[in-house]
Amino acid sequence: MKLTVEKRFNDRALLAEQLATKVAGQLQEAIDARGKASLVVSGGRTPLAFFHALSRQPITWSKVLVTLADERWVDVDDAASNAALVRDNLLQGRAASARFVGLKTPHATVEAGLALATDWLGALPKPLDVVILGMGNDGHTASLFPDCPNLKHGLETRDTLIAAHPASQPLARISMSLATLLNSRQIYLHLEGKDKAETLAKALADTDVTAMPIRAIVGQKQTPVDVYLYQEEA
Ligand SMILES: O=C1O[C@H](COP(=O)(O)O)[C@@H](O)[C@H](O)[C@H]1O
Repeated sequence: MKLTVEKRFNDRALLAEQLATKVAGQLQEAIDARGKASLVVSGGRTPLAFFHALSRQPITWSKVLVTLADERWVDVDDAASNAALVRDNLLQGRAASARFVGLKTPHATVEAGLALATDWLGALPKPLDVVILGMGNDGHTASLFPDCPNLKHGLETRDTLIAAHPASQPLARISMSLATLLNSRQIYLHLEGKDKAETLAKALADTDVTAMPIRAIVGQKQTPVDVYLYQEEA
């Protein structure tokens, strides 16, 4: 198991600052060593304070390529767009000079857009330098949902991206495959709340990845995974 660090916080702002400092240090190291850095972030409510803290970090942002672990198949100005979330909360201040590579193409369907989005991701240095993942209480991560009809494909393919149509979700999604997420130097799993802490404990207690796809991240040996968990004191 590569779950290397589990850091628990009862202060959301402190978690955001510490995670931002760690990630910024790794991005700058990558820039110093290889001239550019790649950062993969997730959507949802959890990363907001972290995005704000990261955007204030004094690194060479013009050398950072930022992309998404997953995206809903909506226009970039839609309230459900992860690109909009990142644009409005991360690519601000110092981080405004980072280059953003989105996953939503102009195509009508995810399937039709996969090839172009995959081409776009070709611009990112690999292995990816830093990947920040969230998790749902159903055990999904990125858009690898337990109720995706093609989940097995997402877990096994060498393709960069997959189309995801989770039965539980109203919108089609595009997601990095497991192979893409694991082709990285460092993964952070960023979680908030008692429910997520319980879901993580359940994930760590068994190995069936189709029941809880997050197990394919926390149970693997290829890439280090550090968990940052914020939970209010009882
Ligand atoms: O649907 C999604 O949810 C997870 C977690 O979201 P949160 O609101 O509980 O933080 C997120 O990591 C993923 O990117 C997103 O597609």
